[in-house]
Amino acid sequence: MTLSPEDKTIILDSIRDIPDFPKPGIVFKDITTLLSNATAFKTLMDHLTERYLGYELDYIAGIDARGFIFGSVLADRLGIGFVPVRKKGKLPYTTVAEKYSLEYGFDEVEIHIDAFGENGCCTTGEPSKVLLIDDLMATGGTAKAAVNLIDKVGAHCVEACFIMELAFLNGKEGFSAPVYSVLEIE
Ligand SMILES: O=P(O)(O)OC[C@H]1O[C@H](OP(=O)(O)OP(=O)(O)O)[C@H](O)[C@@H]1O
Ligand SMILES: Nc1ncnc2[nH]cnc12
Repeated sequence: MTLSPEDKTIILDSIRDIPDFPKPGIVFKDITTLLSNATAFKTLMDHLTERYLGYELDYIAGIDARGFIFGSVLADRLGIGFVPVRKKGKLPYTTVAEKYSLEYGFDEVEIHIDAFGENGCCTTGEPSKVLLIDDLMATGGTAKAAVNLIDKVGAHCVEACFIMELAFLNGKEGFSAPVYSVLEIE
């Protein structure tokens, strides 16, 4: 369940820093180098699979765009469905939406109203248990908006999971769901 220091190092070392992207002063955490490193990607996904096997989740919700990658692999490994939390204007059916601000701008996310079952409930009639996943939490604005969407449609966000958290931005403050970050950057 806990990640060994060696495995943590493998994952951390596979992510590169790109200074001044997309704006001056931002140090961008580039996870493309994690994805192209088969050992690091497998180490990460093995860890997340082991952690979430016992949670009896109904769905994984992944945030546009990098949360789709980790979320869909994890959903497949856990044998459950994947729900995309998309940037505004991309989903074709009836949606609910939330506006938010992030480290370098403003945006809006949406989900389909029936993404987690009718009224957000699974076949037993209980609210669907959802794990929210994204690559990175900075200010937490995107993820908080996504948790609000999950609540709005009647489902339950059991935990929000990030590969990396920029802890110095205090994104966890005011978060209504438990947060798990594989790597915390101080
Ligand atoms: O905690 P926050 O301050 O809200 O920032 C975190 C969000 O920012 C990045 O996505 P981005 O909006 O850059 O979109 P992208 O994945 O499409 O590049 C990242 O993947 C998170 O979704
Ligand atoms: N510094 C950063 N690196 C990568 N993605 C981000 N999203 C918000 N801030 C980010």
